[in-house]
Amino acid sequence: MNIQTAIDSDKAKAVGPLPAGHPPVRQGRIGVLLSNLGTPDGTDYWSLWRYLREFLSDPRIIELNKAIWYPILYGAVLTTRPQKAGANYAKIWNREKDESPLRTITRSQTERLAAAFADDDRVVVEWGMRYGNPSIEGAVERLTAQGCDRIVFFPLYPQYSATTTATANDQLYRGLMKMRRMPTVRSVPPYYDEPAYIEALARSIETHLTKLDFEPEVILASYHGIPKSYFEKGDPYHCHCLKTTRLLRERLGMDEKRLMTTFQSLFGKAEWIKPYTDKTVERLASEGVKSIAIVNPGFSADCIETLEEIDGEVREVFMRAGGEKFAHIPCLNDSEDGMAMLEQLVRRELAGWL
Ligand SMILES: C=CC1=C(C)c2cc3[nH]c(cc4nc(cc5[nH]c(cc1n2)c(C)c5CCC(=O)O)C(CCC(=O)O)=C4C)c(C)c3C=C
Ligand SMILES: [Fe+2]
Ligand SMILES: [Fe+2]
Repeated sequence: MNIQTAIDSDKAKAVGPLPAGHPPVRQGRIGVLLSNLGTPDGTDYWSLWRYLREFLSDPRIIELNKAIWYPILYGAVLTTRPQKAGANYAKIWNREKDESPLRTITRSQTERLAAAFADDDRVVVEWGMRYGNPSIEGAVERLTAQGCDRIVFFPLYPQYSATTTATANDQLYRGLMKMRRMPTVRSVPPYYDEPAYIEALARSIETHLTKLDFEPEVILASYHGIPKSYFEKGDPYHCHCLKTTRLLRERLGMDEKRLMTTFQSLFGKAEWIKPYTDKTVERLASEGVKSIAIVNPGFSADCIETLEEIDGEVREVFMRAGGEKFAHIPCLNDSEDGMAMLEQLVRRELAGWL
């Protein structure tokens, strides 16, 4: 006789053995699914081609009509950018693990969050990327196989944008569409003004500033940009970024001249939200500012945009324009304060489920 026992952590006895022929029952646990943007599998041309194709085919990222965009994507973009981007990824690649820093850090955040819930076997923590590997769909499969019928989905973007938060949620539901027994889902809201987030950022800035051998005249809070037209159509991202910086200023006792907001990582020829980070550091240097620090509050993990673009390209722009001292303040990553903040937000979202 084929008797199967349900995986039902705290209700296992109530469910009991299943009758012959009954399909397996897996329920009663809760998954926490961390999600970030995603990253290529390698630095070679085809790894970058696959990653960029998936990323830049997302209509939340590029809103152009496909008939116009695809010839540009498959023509100009995918013939040149994989090589250039691959060379940039190679500069920051984690050679020990043979993966990008974004992947290493997101995995570590997952492991550390899992450790925080280690004493509660109802909670399972997983991670999945919007583009590339490991996928969100695969993460959901692993969670449901372990008996999760509820999922707290956590897009790791403090500031909401349709280009990040929304498309991560789209991808989650795209996977759920294929499931007969779909788990119940809660999605963690953007946390750009959460006191725990502001406090973690402020303490990280303070700690890193005390380690420097200089006091930066200006600190830039540099966020990833979005096209200006997305902002004009109602994406609240710009407002979320400005509020994060304002709260940081209030907490750190800095004025608008000492802590400024800028936007980086432009893509394409259209206008993006301003002021641009590279143009700002160039201007500051030309005005006689000799020392700056840059922090990236919009990135929950260091990645190509913070390590290569800010600590590499933007540092060089500043130095070439006459700057003398430059510091990059790391993202919260898997730091104590950063993890305590993520855990606090997850525990809040678990209310009523645990
Ligand atoms: C139109 C293009 C893009 C928009 C809009 C965009 C928004 C956006 N992106 C992030 C966070 C990250 N972006 C990263 C890399 C990256 N971004 C784009 C383009 C757009 N991003 C590209 C083409 C790339 C790949 C690298 C390159 O070729 O330059 C990353 C890092 C990934 C990594 O592997 O390290 C992050 C993180 C946010 C927060 C955002 C809008 C708010
Ligand atoms: Fe990006
Ligand atoms: Fe970039």
